[in-house]
Amino acid sequence: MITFSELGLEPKVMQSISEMGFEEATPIQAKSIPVAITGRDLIGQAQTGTGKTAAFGIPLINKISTSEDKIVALIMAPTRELAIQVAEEIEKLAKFKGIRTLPIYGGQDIGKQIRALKKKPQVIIGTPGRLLDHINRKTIKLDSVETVILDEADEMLDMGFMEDITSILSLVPEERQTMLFSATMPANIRKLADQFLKNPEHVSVIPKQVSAPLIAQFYVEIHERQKFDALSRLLDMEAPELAIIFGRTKRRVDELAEALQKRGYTADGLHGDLSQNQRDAVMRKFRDGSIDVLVATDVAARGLDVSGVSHVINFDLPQDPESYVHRIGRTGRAGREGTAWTFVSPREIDHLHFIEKITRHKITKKPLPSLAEAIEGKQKLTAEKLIEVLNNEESNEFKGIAIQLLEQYDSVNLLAAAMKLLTGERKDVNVELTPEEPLRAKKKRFGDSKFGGNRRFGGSSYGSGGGQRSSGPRTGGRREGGWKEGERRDGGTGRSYSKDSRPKSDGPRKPRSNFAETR
Ligand SMILES: Nc1ncnc2c1ncn2[C@@H]1O[C@H](COP(=O)(O)OP(=O)(O)OP(=O)(O)O)[C@@H](O)[C@H]1O
Ligand SMILES: [Mg+2]
Repeated sequence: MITFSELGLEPKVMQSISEMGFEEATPIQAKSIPVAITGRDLIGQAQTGTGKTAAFGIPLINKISTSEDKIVALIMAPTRELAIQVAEEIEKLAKFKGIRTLPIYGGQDIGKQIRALKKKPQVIIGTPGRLLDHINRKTIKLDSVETVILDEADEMLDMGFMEDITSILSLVPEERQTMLFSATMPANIRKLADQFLKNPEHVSVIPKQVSAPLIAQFYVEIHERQKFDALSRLLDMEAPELAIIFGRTKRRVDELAEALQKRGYTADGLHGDLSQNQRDAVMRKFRDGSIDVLVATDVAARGLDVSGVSHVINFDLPQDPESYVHRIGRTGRAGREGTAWTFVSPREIDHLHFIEKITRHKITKKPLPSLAEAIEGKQKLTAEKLIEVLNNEESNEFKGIAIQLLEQYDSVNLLAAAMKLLTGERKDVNVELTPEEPLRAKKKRFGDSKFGGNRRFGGSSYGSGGGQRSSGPRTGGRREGGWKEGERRDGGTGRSYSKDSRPKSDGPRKPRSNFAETR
């Protein structure tokens, strides 16, 4: 265990860290902060939810001098929501030093951004497209930038941002520190690293196979037309604190969100066709708990950190293993437990096995949730709510009437009636979704020993057996020792397979018009 005080950080940065409630450094932080402080280029890889943002944010804020009035650091992220979130975390880290940060992303009024840029922020956190827009308008100048960080670099490549990133980086002085972070490192990342990083240190944290997995992973084999009813049952059975449901297309997300609302769930959809105001509103509602189900495309798969997400449900199987890993990584964060369910149509089973193979993690098969289980789940939830009210002594004003009722009626019948009222009826609205074509894996790639299973997950095991987590409370607190996983510094061996060895279904995502997203 490494405390932040051992890392030689400035007192004002330490003050931020302690205000954020971080006590010990996570493994990726303990490994990368000392390297980053030396000014070396760095490639950082560690599992989802293990604090990579602060792993680059802390050394960054530590090194910036408060007297600067130029942009000295640039952070790029693939989606707007992620840029906003990273900016918030960097701002917290910068609070006591008084360093100015500014998020810059598409969909937001450019005039407003230009006005904010006049206040001379030192750190810009943005999405590549809008950054380039400002650079072309000369409202952002990069000639004083000393540090560049690419968060989720592999996703930015997959989204076709290579050209934009190249143009942006060509305007940043050669003499700089460049860092690149992600939970997954597919082969194409090497091209980026070779082009933009100088003799980088690879820092990766790979969990030991024996470590208890924080995300229990299940799948249900199911026909397309049964999926929605199964989803309702699953939500009732599992009673998530907050859930994210991933759908394959924007249409799917819209239809699902609407169908869930019709059945009485507080759900809303997030995808790239919504206006920025709508996107912001949905995220705000999800973060403050006014909706408890977020239905999203892969736009929400990367980096988003919303505490309380106890469940991820892949309503549609994700396109590739990376997407699977990032999607399910929206739960089980910061030492908490989480549960991931994936719906797989019979024709997609091969694709699922491919994901298992690449992630080296067995996904446990479960039967379709039954109506009885759904009812039981709802009843349990009602009982929990009831007991909470009881424990908090929030029901004193009902005691008089309770005594009167108990004089006339049987106590069990009375309580059962109250629970029925409290549980409410699920509106059994019939729902028709537009069917989606199943995904199919390229069989001929299977069993390709060259592929090496999970190189892109760091060359070692990415996790172990689902469903073995301890039976703690449903959403769990921070689990003791949650960060203390096996660690390994990778000498760079983990990324040496050729692009050809990637399966077809896993190729660059840009041409898939169905998936085109304005991130
Ligand atoms: N040292 C720490 N102690 C406790 N909590 C921490 C620590 N570092 C980060 N966290 C918290 O852990 C959560 C996950 O961090 P973060 O979003 O940086 O993960 P990540 O590794 O970038 O995940 P992803 O791969 O999904 O982007 C955040 O809520 C963050 O505030
Ligand atoms: Mg992250």
